[in-house]
Amino acid sequence: MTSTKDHGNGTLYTTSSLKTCDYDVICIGSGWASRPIASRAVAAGLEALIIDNDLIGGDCPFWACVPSKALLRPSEALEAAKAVGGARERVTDPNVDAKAVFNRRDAFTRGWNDEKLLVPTTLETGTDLLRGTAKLVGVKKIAVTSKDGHSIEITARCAVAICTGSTPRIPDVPGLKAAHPWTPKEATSASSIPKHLIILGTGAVGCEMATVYSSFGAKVTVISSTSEILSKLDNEAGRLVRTALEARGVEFLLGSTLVEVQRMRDSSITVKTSSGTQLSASEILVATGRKPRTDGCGLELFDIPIDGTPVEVDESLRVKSVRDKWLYAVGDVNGRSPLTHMCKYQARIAATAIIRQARGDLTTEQAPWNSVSATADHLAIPQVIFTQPAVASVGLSRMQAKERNVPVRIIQTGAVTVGALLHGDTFGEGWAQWVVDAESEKLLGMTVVGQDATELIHAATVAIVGGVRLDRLVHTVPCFPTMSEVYLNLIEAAGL
Ligand SMILES: Cc1cc2nc3c(=O)[nH]c(=O)nc-3n(C[C@H](O)[C@H](O)[C@H](O)COP(=O)(O)OP(=O)(O)OC[C@H]3O[C@@H](n4cnc5c(N)ncnc54)[C@H](O)[C@@H]3O)c2cc1C
Ligand SMILES: NC(=O)c1ccc[n+]([C@@H]2O[C@H](COP(=O)([O-])OP(=O)(O)OC[C@H]3O[C@@H](n4cnc5c(N)ncnc54)[C@H](O)[C@@H]3O)[C@@H](O)[C@H]2O)c1
Repeated sequence: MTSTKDHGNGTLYTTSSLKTCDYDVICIGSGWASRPIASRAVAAGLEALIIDNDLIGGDCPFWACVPSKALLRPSEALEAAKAVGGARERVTDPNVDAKAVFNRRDAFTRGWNDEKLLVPTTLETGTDLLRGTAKLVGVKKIAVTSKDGHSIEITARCAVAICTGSTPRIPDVPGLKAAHPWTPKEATSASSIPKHLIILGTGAVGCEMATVYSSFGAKVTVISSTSEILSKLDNEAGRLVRTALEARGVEFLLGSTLVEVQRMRDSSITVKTSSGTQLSASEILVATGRKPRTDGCGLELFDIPIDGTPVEVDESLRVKSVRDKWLYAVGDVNGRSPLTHMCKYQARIAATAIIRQARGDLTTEQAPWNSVSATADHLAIPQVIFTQPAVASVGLSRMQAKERNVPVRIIQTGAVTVGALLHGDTFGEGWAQWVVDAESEKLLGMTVVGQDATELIHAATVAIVGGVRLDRLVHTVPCFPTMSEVYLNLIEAAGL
């Protein structure tokens, strides 16, 4: 059991060492949806407690963004060197050094020890931490049970925030659960390489992990029920990433579903697909999305479904069906925009609403783009898929415009010509697209594939949130020679 320790102003407690049973704000879950709520509340003079029954920090630093990006970066650096004459000649091995890559990942996750970084930095904000499983047992009342079964009850004076995240969705395929497949947790924390990895699902996790494991030299086969990968994005983005993954040896079975899975005695995996293909591999990773973690925290007491459907919230992230506005649901659990940066954004909005409420200032109405409304959740969610090439998108896609009957003008361009000068010896494949409101000519969305897409997207996010029109964008001049010239190419493609 963790002993009580003081770090900075906050204290790490166990259920038996907790001294006070009242806090202004209590967050259940310690991920990115939660910590900024607590730290902002404390900065505003409130007392805040975060409860978690696993590592303090949630998924991002231990099982998701951080380890996956730590695993991806070495291969990106190696590919960048291979693309440039003068550096290429010094690259002697086509694959990354797996042991060194795993060591790098382990350094970022601090060996999955939260007391090395996440606990101290959270306590430094003045937030108290409590290890245990939390369950709502009444209005603003929470029972917390530690691993040894010891239980206490605590009360929130102002607000409770449910920040319990999400869990992997495992499809109901005969034999799949019994085969104990890898989930993203195993894929991001493994320290050995399956000779042949089957990946089910071609969303962000499937494509990033295909990139990682192919960079180790593993055979990777990806199965997807969709006709193109990254199906939430524009088809062209999926095509470009798939072509690049195929060039490094990844095989795709598109338009296929799994019909049967079996873990064999020698621990290998055998799968059958709807198209009749039978494959044998060393491991299978299920990357078919996530569902909000709504069970186990007492939501049923307030008639909130606990079957994994997202908790319905208003624009300030308050649970719609609960009276008196004391219960919030922030981050993956509300399903609005399940990404770390959007968790941080929602936490900021929720914290502002909670602090105002605690001060008795209920005057601020929710309105688009004001400080208590998470408007970006609807109009400007940015995302980067860290494949090679990377894909970045923000706002409305061409598909969403069609679904929502929004009249738009689509502007597209190919690879940026300065890309070769800056990053490689040949024009790599690249592509960018603007989705522009056909009437107002305001920028509504952008997707970009290629070198530096990760950094290029934020300019579009600013333009969308700022309601910038094409006739003003024409005056935004990118420096030469920089990859930002993709914006110049789009201006020219728009005929401006
Ligand atoms: C492989 C992978 C890679 C990803 N990469 C990226 C990326 O590059 N960029 C990006 O923006 N997003 C990425 N994501 C998504 C991102 O990880 C999530 O959106 C984010 O971590 C969700 O944060 P959260 O605070 O909502 O929940 P979490 O971080 O999951 O935290 C929830 C916490 O609640 C705790 N908890 C649950 N129930 C209870 C209870 N009853 N009592 C006490 N504690 C409880 C859990 O132990 C957990 O620690 C990735 C996801 C995966 C799977
Ligand atoms: N770089 C990033 O931002 C990043 C990286 C990894 C994960 N994430 C986030 O983590 C979450 C989980 O990622 P994910 O890739 O698991 O989910 P996802 O929703 O992005 O993709 C899931 C994919 O699985 C497919 N699928 C669903 N059921 C299937 C079935 N039975 N058979 C075959 N395919 C099936 C879907 O068509 C989809 O393509 C997402 O919210 C994602 O945005 C983000």
